[in-house]
Amino acid sequence: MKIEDVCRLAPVVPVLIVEELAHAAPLARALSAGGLKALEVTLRTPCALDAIRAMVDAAPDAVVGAGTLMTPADVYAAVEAGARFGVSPGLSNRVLDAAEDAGLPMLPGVATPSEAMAGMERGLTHLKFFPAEANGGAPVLKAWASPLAGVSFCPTGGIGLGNAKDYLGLSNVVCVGGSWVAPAKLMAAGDWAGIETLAAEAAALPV
Ligand SMILES: O=C(O)C(=O)C[C@H](O)[C@H](O)COP(=O)(O)O
Repeated sequence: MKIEDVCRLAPVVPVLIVEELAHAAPLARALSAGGLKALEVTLRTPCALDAIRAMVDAAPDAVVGAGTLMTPADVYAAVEAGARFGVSPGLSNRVLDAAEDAGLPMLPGVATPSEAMAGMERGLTHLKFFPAEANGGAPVLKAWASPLAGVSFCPTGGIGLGNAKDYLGLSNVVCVGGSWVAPAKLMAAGDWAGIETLAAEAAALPV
């Protein structure tokens, strides 16, 4: 699967911070049942790699990826855990080289045209715009569409159900990322039905 195929699975890629391994399986099932099929597990918690393994087993129709990839070692560990795509906050050539070596499709983050051009020079056609809202939001991506033609973006950072449409309506946006579909409170409460409802709302957003 190429990164563009991952990005096209649903309008929203949930950004997941899994604190408890026991949450991984029911979380993946709830998000997938709600219609969100590409799941990004950030490598920000001690159980993140095991959470990826558990999600791959629990939700076979989901495509589980790893976020917050900062080093080549992160890339190899993510692949070993079963991740099928990778996401980074920024664009690191060391991380991208490792991902190429490991055959892991990547969605690196950029915040400026220069960074986007560095990605284009590597042949990347899909980039994350991060942190989207803090960097000026949808108007910035709109301004990039013509000069940075040929690149599609997955804006992430500060996006929720209310402003996702501003981005998804743009010609150069393929999907958005966000943590709002899996709030820490609902996870702690084991409210998987509530998370499925949030996922279904997100999955119904017009692309
Ligand atoms: O580290 C990564 O690789 C990431 O993907 C970072 C996430 O994109 C944001 O942390 C999500 O931002 P919020 O939706 O505003 O919570």
